[in-house]
Amino acid sequence: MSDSAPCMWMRGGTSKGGFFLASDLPADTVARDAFLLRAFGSPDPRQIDGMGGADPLTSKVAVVAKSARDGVDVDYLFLQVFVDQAIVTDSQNCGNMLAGVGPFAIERGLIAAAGEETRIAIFMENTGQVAVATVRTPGGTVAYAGDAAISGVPGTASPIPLAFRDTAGSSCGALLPTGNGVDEIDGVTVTLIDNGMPCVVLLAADVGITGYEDRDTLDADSAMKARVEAIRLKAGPLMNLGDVSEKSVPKMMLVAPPRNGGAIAVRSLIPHRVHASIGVLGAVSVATAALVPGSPAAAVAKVPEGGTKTLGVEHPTGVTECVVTVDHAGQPIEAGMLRTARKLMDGIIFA
Ligand SMILES: O=C(O)/C=C(\CC(=O)C(=O)O)C(=O)O
Repeated sequence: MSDSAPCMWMRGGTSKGGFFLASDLPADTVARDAFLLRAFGSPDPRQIDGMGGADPLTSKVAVVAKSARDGVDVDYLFLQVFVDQAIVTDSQNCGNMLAGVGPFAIERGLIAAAGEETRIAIFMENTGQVAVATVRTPGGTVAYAGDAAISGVPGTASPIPLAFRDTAGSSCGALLPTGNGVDEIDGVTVTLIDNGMPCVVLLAADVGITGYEDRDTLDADSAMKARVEAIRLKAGPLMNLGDVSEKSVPKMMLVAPPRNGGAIAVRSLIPHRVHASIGVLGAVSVATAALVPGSPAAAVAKVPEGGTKTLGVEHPTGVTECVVTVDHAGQPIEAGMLRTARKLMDGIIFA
């Protein structure tokens, strides 16, 4: 087996990792995963012998190929490389790494730039939906510099709007996989929901926190984390995800009333570390939970009127706005979010 592969390192949204052409990785998934574990330096909390950033948010992989599907430009498979366990999983999608897929596909010549802006239809293999990314391409090349700011990333960059349709039930088969807006696990009221990312939404106060703590404080709270993990392990089978002990879903969303002008405040466990900000589809799913009558999220959220709602999700490093469009019955039909991305390095990665 080859011990090296072409790889581009990119920041996508608030995540960072390796972008590969599918044809540059071993086709056999066991060999592919072994290669990635060595290349990233896992398992090791410091990933000292590899390229991983010792954080789940910087230990990520995007595998990209030209698509054979009608109306789709490229296929994107997301892989989470666990930091301290020998696990590579495709059990979740990642809307942050997704922001880098369009630029990477243009850089690698999978699609041609088309004028000032190039619209790229991306099939998300993990969950089976299409997202549309719009990338600025003046003069036929990707523009990374720009004036768009996203919370959790210093400075500004070129805007990459992402649009999602049909994400309800992406991994769980239904928006509310138990058929209920509200369930109870271990005596805690929860909403089990999947609008692009399987999430368990509960009141932060119900597990003894305010929901306004910083990442480090919550990461040090092992009693709270153990309680939340017990709920997660029970939620997995109820959400049609099976045994989730070695999966990175469902994400745990601990919500509180907004206090910075947003719709809801969230601290998310993804699932064993606290997110520095919030995942893209995680934010869409928690914003959607705020629209479920009687749910813990609805109890604390400030939801605007109208069919197209801009919902600010407050997190440890700012506010991420997602736009959710609902139909006449209040069911979500479309979601959008602004991201940015940056090319950091292009070369050969060694395993
Ligand atoms: O929840 C995680 O593991 C982290 C993510 C996932 C994501 O982007 C999403 O929810 O779409 C991230 O911020 O990159």
